[in-house]
Amino acid sequence: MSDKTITRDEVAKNNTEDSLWFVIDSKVYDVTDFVDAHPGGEYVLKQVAGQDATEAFYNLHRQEVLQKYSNLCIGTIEGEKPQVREHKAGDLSLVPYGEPTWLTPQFKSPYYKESHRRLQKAMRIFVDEEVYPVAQECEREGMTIPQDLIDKMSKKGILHMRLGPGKHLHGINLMGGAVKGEEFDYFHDLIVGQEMTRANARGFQDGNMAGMTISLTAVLQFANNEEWKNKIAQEVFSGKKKICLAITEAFAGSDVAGIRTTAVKTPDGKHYIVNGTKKWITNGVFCDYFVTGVKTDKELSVVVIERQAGIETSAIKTSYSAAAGTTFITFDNVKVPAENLLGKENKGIHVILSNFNHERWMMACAVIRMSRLVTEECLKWSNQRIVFGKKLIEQPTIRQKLAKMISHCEANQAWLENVTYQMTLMPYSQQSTHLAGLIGLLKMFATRSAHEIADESVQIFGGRALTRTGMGATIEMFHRTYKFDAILGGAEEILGDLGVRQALKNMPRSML
Ligand code: HEM
Repeated sequence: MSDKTITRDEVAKNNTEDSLWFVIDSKVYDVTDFVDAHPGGEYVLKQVAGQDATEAFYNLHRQEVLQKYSNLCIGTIEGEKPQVREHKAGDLSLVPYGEPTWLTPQFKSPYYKESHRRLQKAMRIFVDEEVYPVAQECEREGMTIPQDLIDKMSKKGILHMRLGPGKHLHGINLMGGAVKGEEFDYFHDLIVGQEMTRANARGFQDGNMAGMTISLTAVLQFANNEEWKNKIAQEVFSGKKKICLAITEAFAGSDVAGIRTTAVKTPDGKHYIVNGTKKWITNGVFCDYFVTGVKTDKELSVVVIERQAGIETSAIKTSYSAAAGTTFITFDNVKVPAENLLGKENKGIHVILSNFNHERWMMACAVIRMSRLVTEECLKWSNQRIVFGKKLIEQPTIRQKLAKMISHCEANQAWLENVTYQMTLMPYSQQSTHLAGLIGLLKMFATRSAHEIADESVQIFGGRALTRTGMGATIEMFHRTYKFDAILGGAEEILGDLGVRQALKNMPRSML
């Protein structure tokens, strides 16, 4: 962008096809060579030639468009200062309710310490600079995550942090020292999850190592051989190898006990022979290891299967981007060393269940943050869109919708932080007893809220919420993809039921 100053009279003279200028927010744009390429057509630009087009522009575009086409800006109007703030990497949103209260200067929180704030800042910059552009491209093109980004995340300790607190973080340099691995708690974990969600690409969000977060934990907790465990952990944390969780099948989704993939021991007891199929496996297309649920005898077991002949992976088309790497897997007489068993034979249900709480809690973190992003988009749009001669926000019915959306966001974040606080005080074993039901209810409610927020946001954006590009792109994506959160990791109905059943288990007899 040029720092030249220009008068409004000078702009007014450039009002023809041969030289077409206009003003947006006190900045002068020369679009003479851009008119042919303008996605909104030539005519509309000619209509504002030589004039101030600020209102017309913000009625139809987001600020990012100007940042992308900043080369068209040739100067600033003499004596004027642009009002609209350009987003810089790491910036907090100034839109009311655009950030949770702990990131809003006038509010305080008992939960977050200095190390949480340092981590949030470092993560925001990293996501803005490194993750967002890649996420947008992968989401659009249906490409799986590039190795370069995995390597960068590995160096910053992000792959390690995605697994939550634990020994695997000890001695690891996290985001250039923003937090020590030993002090990393569930609030740091929450921050990583919520900041990563801001890359604003739902398919990519799962494509970005979601498979690792729900499967490597099982290896770390249940491997029967320390050396083998460390080898896999090292390969995955360094980004060299990828791992995913392969439980669900055409025969069994939330009902994990119903799986039909079999693992039969060879007569010498040294191997399992695995046969069967898996469906909806996130990241499966690009993984080297599959943490797989199998039937041994009559019960469930979990084995780690390395990619080899006899394994075929093919992409499944879903309603979110192929960037997620959703996969159908076939195991055809695959030979797996018996020591690749996790935990005990026929006790795989413990391995699977032990992971569920963290997975569901992480999904709640993400969908709650995404709901806020959608609400922020609606607040911005209502404030800039002019219809029937006034701003959308001046319509009481729009304000009612926004009130509902904001309330859902704030209620969910407050509940999430309360649950997170309990998690920081309980060892993992106690979490299963006391928090599994509560986390189930939290995730269920967060996705019920997402349903309401998606619905209202589409009504606010109108036709733009139905197109994948332009102003309503975020709304279109959220409305198309929030159901992934309502189904994956346990459907709403299953989680609601779990919450009530667990509560009733603890109902004292004296309360009859
Ligand atoms: C430097 C100035 C401008 C640039 C770089 C620009 C760029 C764009 C881009 C990239 C789009 C595609 C949709 C999106 O990504 O938001 C678009 C759409 C559009 N633009 Fe522009 N534009 C500019 C100025 C204007 C002005 C001044 C007007 C009207 C007076 C205008 C009218 C439109 C219309 C009507 C659409 C279609 C929007 C829709 O259907 O929602 N543009 N423009």
